Amino acid sequence: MLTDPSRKYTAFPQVDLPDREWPSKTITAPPRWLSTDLRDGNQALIDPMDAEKKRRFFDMLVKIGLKEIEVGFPSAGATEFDFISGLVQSDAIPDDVTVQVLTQSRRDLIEKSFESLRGARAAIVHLYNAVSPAWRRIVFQMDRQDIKQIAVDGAKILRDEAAKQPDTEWHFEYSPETFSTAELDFSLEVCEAVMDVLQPTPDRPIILNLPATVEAATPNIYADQIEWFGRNIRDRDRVAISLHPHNDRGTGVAAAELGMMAGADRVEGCLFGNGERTGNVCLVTLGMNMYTQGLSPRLDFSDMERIVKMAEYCNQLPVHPRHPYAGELVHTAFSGSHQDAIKKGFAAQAARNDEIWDVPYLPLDPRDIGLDYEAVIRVNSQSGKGGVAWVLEQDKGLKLPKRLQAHFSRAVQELADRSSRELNADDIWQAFKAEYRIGRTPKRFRLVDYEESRASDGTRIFTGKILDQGTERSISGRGNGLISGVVSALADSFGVALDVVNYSEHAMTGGTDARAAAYVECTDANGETVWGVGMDEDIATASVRAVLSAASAAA
Ligand SMILES: CC(=O)SCCNC(=O)CCNC(=O)[C@H](O)C(C)(C)COP(=O)(O)OP(=O)(O)OC[C@H]1O[C@@H](n2cnc3c(N)ncnc32)[C@H](O)[C@@H]1OP(=O)(O)O
Ligand SMILES: CC(C)C(=O)C(=O)O
Repeated sequence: MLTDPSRKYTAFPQVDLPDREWPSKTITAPPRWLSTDLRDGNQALIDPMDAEKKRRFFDMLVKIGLKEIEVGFPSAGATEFDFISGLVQSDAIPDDVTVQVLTQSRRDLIEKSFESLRGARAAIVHLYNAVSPAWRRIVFQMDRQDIKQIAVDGAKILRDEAAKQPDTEWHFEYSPETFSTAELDFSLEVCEAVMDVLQPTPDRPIILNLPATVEAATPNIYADQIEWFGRNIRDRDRVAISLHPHNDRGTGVAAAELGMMAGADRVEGCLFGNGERTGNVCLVTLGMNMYTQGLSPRLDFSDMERIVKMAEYCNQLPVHPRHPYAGELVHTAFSGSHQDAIKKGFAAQAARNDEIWDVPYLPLDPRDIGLDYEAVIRVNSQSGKGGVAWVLEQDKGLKLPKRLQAHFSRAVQELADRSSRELNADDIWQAFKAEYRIGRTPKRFRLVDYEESRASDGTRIFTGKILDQGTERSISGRGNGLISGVVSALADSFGVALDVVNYSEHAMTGGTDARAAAYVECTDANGETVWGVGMDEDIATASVRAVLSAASAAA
């Protein structure tokens, strides 16, 4: 790279708009959305979609709720033409959906485009030509007047072709391609010349689509350009201003949002930001950004996983795991402090028991887009106790006391460091069972049977049978409760000294055959902390098991 890039690249000039209003505006309604997945998205693919893929994509867009869909570039070839005319002929377009096609400003291409739409109830024909200085100079070698003439000539053909098919409700869109790098007054002049030909009305406005064909500046400059255009275009009530941001600087979404604040009525983009080079603006991100501000985008992404899979299949391109809202990893925390905050957020949510979403680090409730909470927390060597506890709670219904969480997380940390990989829910469960001697046959103190009764002085008497290294033994003890009874029986029969420091229990709601879990924190004869965990059908048996589990560790 150059040490002084200013010799090669020039900063984009500001727009002279000192009284700009867009910075104080907010987005209060969704725009008219247009998906150009089947056109701008498709033309950028390594393998453009065949008819089967295009049809699947089209049906998905309809299901999501897109009402305007650019279905292709009919004059590009037989695949495009046949798909578009097939769609029209087969009545596959719902009454509330309007298809759009793109054409260069050349007679034969425009005629072909109209031909592909023969029989359509309604359609938008989209005409474009590039207007900015570099394209005028390099691509067309024409001056301003000639470039305007290309647009005007194309508009006339549009008008005349539409008149030949009066049964279709025709709408027109004109794009001064490369708008964002063109002189504003020239784009305006060309657009108004096109309006002179097409004579839009308030009932049937023309769509003037203002593309950032190549994103070349910070998004505030695009917003200035849009506000300037909206203020200066004549007959504003006969115009729908449309945005078409690309993402070369990585700010396509910001540009679209600021452009909407600047007065645009409509946005063109693709799902997951597919499209030329770095892509078109992502409709999923834009829609979900509105949604998480409490504004319905009128697009339905409730089944995000299916939408991702279908887009990946049709585009033959992966959706990035970190893609906003949709990526595989974006609702997941691996790191301890994030996991801790999320876990607390869910607990606070449950305690409040209202509908407000307020969970740290999670801007969206994953359930709203059809995901469950399983993947919200995943465990690796960066994780902490909260994350491990969350996985056990979600997967097995265990609610570990906080001090046990800390105890167990050390074991998990060691395992994660040793294995150098993510630990799944089963890895964690196996580690938990091993650490607290659950389910496997311990050499000592496996419970076979027990009974509890009360002595005349009110103390409780515990009698039971346990397996001790394969031999069945009867034990009994007295205490104020079941746990002290078991501890005293163990002390009397085996001399296992345990001091119970903390005990807790809860009913389980999922994951295992057990219906109750008990946790006991003890100190042994050496003053070391030992934990016991018991799980069983009823809480009393679970507590006995918890004490025996601790005794097994202490013996
Ligand atoms: C920003 C965008 O995304 S615009 C959409 C781009 N999409 C596509 O190009 C996909 C479909 N395209 C195609 O199938 C073909 O390019 C076609 C059928 C449109 C045209 O094919 P060809 O006739 O072979 O021309 P080619 O692809 O080389 O295009 C370049 C020619 O079009 C001219 N041209 C470019 N844009 C326009 C326009 N909007 N109006 C009129 N002429 C134009 C160029 O000046 C050039 O002309 P020249 O050959 O006289 O120098
Ligand atoms: C044809 C126009 C709208 C286009 O795709 C672009 O400028 O990116």
